[in-house]
Order: sequence, then structure tokens, then C-alpha cells
Amino acid sequence: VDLAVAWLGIQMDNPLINASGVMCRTVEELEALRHSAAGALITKSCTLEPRKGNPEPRYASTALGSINSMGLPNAGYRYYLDYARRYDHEHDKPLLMSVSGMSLEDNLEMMAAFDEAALPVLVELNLSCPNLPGKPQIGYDFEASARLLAEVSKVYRRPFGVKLPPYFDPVHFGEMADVLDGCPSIGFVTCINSIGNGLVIDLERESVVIRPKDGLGGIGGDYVLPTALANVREFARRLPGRHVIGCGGIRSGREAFMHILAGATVVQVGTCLYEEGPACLTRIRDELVCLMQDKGYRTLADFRGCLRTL
Ligand SMILES: CC(C)(C)CCc1c(C(=O)O)[nH]c(=O)[nH]c1=O
Repeated sequence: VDLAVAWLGIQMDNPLINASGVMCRTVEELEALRHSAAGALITKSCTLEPRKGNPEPRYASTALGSINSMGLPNAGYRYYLDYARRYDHEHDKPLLMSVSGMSLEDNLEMMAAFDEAALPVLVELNLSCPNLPGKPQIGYDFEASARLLAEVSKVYRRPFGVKLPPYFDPVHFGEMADVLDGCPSIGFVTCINSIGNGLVIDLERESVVIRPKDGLGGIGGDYVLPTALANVREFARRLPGRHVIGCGGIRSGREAFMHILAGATVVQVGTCLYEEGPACLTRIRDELVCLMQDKGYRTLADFRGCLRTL
């Protein structure tokens, strides 16, 4: 069995990447990932200036997954750009960089800096970044998304990707696919970000479990797998020439297999990595190998996108 993947000019010996935001905020965390079984690593979404993020508790786990309102705590884009400058891109596993500016101007300033640096990294632009007051997140504002991508494409002259929030309506799948179809620079889409503004309740305490936003936070883990798989399959169908990275609900070789069957080129692991640590990547990789052996597949391409319908 061969788990190798070559896409957008990068080679991975297995399809597993951390989800941006998990175990990737500091150099120490990124180095731990670099030494893990991950096939590639991605940095925490960065902003123009460092951010402390929201007051704690801002993350909580449940039997079925997680809830978070971290508030974009990160060391600022220069810190991650510096890590990328010192990175051994030629010999080490691929490095991806996540960008999530607090404004259009911030996104353009960061993307121009990444363009200037001309590093062999893939940039994942987080469309869950904030919009103007009174407007939904960028990913739920199709005109704002189109404008952002058009402006970014002018300052960042290489292929890049976007991290998408989950969509729940076929019309929205179509509208967002049209926006992405209209932007030739988009080489990949990562589906999905956490399902926004869920509420977890601690029954004993009769209380919410995180402090920000009166307990509202992005939901990850088992809760989101069906939504993640639907977004992967729908965008893979609508954007045949682009890659889809699957993210959401992967905790074993089984869900990784499902994401690839639905059309994902590679996959990202979030909540499970947060809860179990980097050893989960070794476990998930080995489980995926066993599953492929049981099913008689030699490579990921043997079953990628081959989800049967009835
Ligand atoms: C939600 C934002 C804070 C605007 C972006 C960063 C982010 C966060 C976060 O830093 O709170 N959490 C997520 O699950 N997904 C994200 O994209």
C-alpha cells in the first residue's frame, strides 16, 4: 500500500495534515508536528499583529467532539513567515501557511508579504475571517468573498487555497463554487472549518463550557463528520480542476478513507489531534493502510472520489 500524494507541486508520503489552529501556534508545536507522522503541516491562522485571543476557557471537549472560541490567538504573520524562511523546504515535509486577516487591508498586506518572500509554501486563506460589522463571516458573504479573492490574486501571484466554513444549502454550495470557479488562483479548497456558533451545556453545572460569546463556539469532532463529507463531495464535484482538502470528524483511518472516497486529495485532523496528541497521526495513518489492504486498494487514487450513489 502506498499513501503518497503529489499535488500542487508538493509531495507527501501520506495524506495527513493537522487542521490549522491545532498544535501549530508556536515553533515548538510546529516542530513536534514536523517530527510526527504528519505528511505535511500547517500553521495557525495568522493576523497582521500578534493576538492574545479570547479569555479562557475558550476550548472544551465533549464525548463527541469540541467547541472553541479561541479568538485567533497567534504570534503575528512575521513569526510564521520567519519560521517558513528557516524551514528546510527541499528535504522536509511540506509546510502550509494559514492566513486570516482582520480586514481586507490586513489580508492584502500579509499576502503581498508572502508573495515577496516567494517561499515554496502553500497558503490557505481562512474565509471564516471577520467581515465588516453587521455582516456575516466572509465565507458566508459571496460578494465579499469574490472581492477578497480578486484583490488577493493581484498581490499573491501563485496558486493558493481557501479554508471554507460549512454550507448547508445546495444553492450556497453553487454560489460559493461559482465564486471559486471565477478565481483561477484557487488551487485548493479546504472543507470544512468548524460549524460556527454551537452551544455546549454542562448539565451538572447548568452552565456553558467556554467563556467567550456567552458560550457560543465552533463545533468540531464527530458532530461534524456528515457535514464535512457533504461539503467535500459537493465542492469536489463542482470544482473538478481544483483539489479539495477534507477536514472535519477524522479520528481514525475510517473517516480519513471516507473523506478521500468523497473526493479529498488529502485530509486534516483537528479535534482528535488536540485531544490525543501527534501520536494519533501515526495511528490514523496505520489504520488507513489496514483499511486499504482489507479492501484491496494499493494507492489513494484507486478509490479517491469513487463514492458510490444508489
Ligand atoms: C473564527 C475566527 C476567530 C474568526 C477565525 C479563527 C478560527 C478559530 C479561532 O481562532 O477561534 N476557531 C476555529 O474553529 N476556526 C477558525 O477559523
